Amino acid sequence: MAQRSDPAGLKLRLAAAQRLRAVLGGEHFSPLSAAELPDGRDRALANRLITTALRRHGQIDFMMRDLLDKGMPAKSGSFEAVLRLSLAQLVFLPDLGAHSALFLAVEAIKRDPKARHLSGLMNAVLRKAQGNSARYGLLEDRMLLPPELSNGWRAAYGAEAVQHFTDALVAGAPLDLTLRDDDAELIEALGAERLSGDTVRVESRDRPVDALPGYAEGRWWVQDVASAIPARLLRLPEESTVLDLCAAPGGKTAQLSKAGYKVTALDSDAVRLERLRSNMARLGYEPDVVEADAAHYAPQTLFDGILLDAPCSATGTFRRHPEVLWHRSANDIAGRVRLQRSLLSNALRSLKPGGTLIYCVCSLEAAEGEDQVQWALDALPELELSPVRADELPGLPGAVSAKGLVRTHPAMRPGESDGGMDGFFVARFTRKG
Ligand SMILES: C[S@@+](CC[C@H](N)C(=O)[O-])C[C@H]1O[C@@H](n2cnc3c(N)ncnc32)[C@H](O)[C@@H]1O
Repeated sequence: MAQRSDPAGLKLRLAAAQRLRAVLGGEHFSPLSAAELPDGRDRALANRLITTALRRHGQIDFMMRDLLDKGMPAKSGSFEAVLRLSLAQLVFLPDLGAHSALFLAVEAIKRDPKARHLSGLMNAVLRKAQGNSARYGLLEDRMLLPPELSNGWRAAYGAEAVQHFTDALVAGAPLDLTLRDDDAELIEALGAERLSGDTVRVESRDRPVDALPGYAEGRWWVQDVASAIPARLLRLPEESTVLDLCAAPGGKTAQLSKAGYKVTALDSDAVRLERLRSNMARLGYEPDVVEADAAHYAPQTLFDGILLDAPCSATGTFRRHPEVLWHRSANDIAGRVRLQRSLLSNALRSLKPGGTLIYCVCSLEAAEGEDQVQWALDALPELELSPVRADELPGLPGAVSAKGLVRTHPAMRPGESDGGMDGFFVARFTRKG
C-alpha cells in the first residue's frame, strides 16, 4: 500500500506489480485504467513497464534463472512481479534510468509484508543484473516464444514468419478500428490510414481510445483487421437472420448489424454481455441479446446464417496479450478443441438448410483451425465447405488457402501497412439443403 510520504514513482510501481502479479497468476492482461491510476503519466509509465515485462517474459525468465542461484524464493509475495518489472526497465527501457529500477524495487518490496525480508536479495540481484544488462540486452529473440508453440509455428508458417512474430511481439499492435460510416474527415482527425474494407489503422496516438475523435458518438469500434474478416464472409442478403454465437464484447455483432442483418447475439457470460450491450448502445445498433450456453442452445426458428467465433487459445492475439504465450499448455488447447467441436455440432441445430455457417478462432494452432474443418467434414455430414475465394479478401491474397480456408498471422501485412495483424482462422460452410 502506497503512503503519502512515499518516494515519487513508487505508487505506479506498486500498481504495476499488483497487475503483473495477477497476470502471472493466470489473469488476462488489461492495462491499468484511469480509475486505478488517475495520473495519466503515471498510468502510461506503469502500463509501459507491465507490457515490456510481458513481451520480454521469455528473456526475463532466462535472466532470473541466471541471477537467482537458489531459484525463486518460495512464498515471496510480490517479489517476482517487482523483479520482472525492474529487469524489464533495466535492460529494455534504458531511457527510464537504472536508479529508479533499483531504488524503487527495494522500496516496493519493503512495503509488502510477505516479501520485505527479501529486500536485501532484491538489491543484490538487481545490482548483479545492472552489471549484466548489456549482455542481457543481446539475448536471442527465440527466447521470446515458448518452444511448445514456436516449434509448431515454424513447421506451419516457416522460420522467417516466426522471426516476424517475435518482432511483432516486441513492437505490439497498432490500433485498428472498424468504421460505422465512411468519412474522410473522421479518418484524418484520427490520424488513421485505410487498410481494407471499413477498417482503418491508427499507428500512433497520444491519448486513450475513449478520448479519440468519434468514440463518444459511436462512429467506430476497436477491432483488429484480421478479426473483421469473418463477418464480411457471411455474404447474405440484407434482412437475413443471423445468430452471432459467442458474441461478447460485440465486435462482430456490430459488423453484422451494420451489414443490415437481423442479429441475435448470444454469449454465456453475463458480465461480457453487459459490455456488449453498452457497446451496441454507443454504436446505435439493436441486436437481440441472449444469455445462453451455445453448446445447448436450440432456438424455435432457424437462422439464415451463423457466425461462431469460438472460444480458443487466443494465441493469435499475442501482440496485445503476450501472456497467452505463457499461459497455454497442450492440455489447455485440447480442452478448447473439444469445446469447439461441441459448439460446432450444436450450431447446426440453429441453421436453416441451405444456410451459411462461419467458424472462426483467433488462434494460430492448426488443431483449433484447419484440423477442426477436417473433423467437421468427417463428423457432421450435413455440412459442406463453401470455399472462400482470394478475391473476397482484396489486399490479402496470401491469406486464402487452395481449399478456400482463411489463415492470417502476425507476419502478414495488410495493405501497405508495416504493422501486422492478429492470427485468425476462418472457414465457411453451408448446411446441405
Ligand atoms: C473470442 S470471444 C468472442 C469475441 C466476439 N465474437 C467479438 O467479436 O467481439 C469468445 C466468447 O465466447 C464466450 N463463450 C465461451 N464459452 C461459451 C459457451 N459455451 N456458450 C456461449 N458463449 C461462450 C465467451 O464468454 C466469450 O465472450
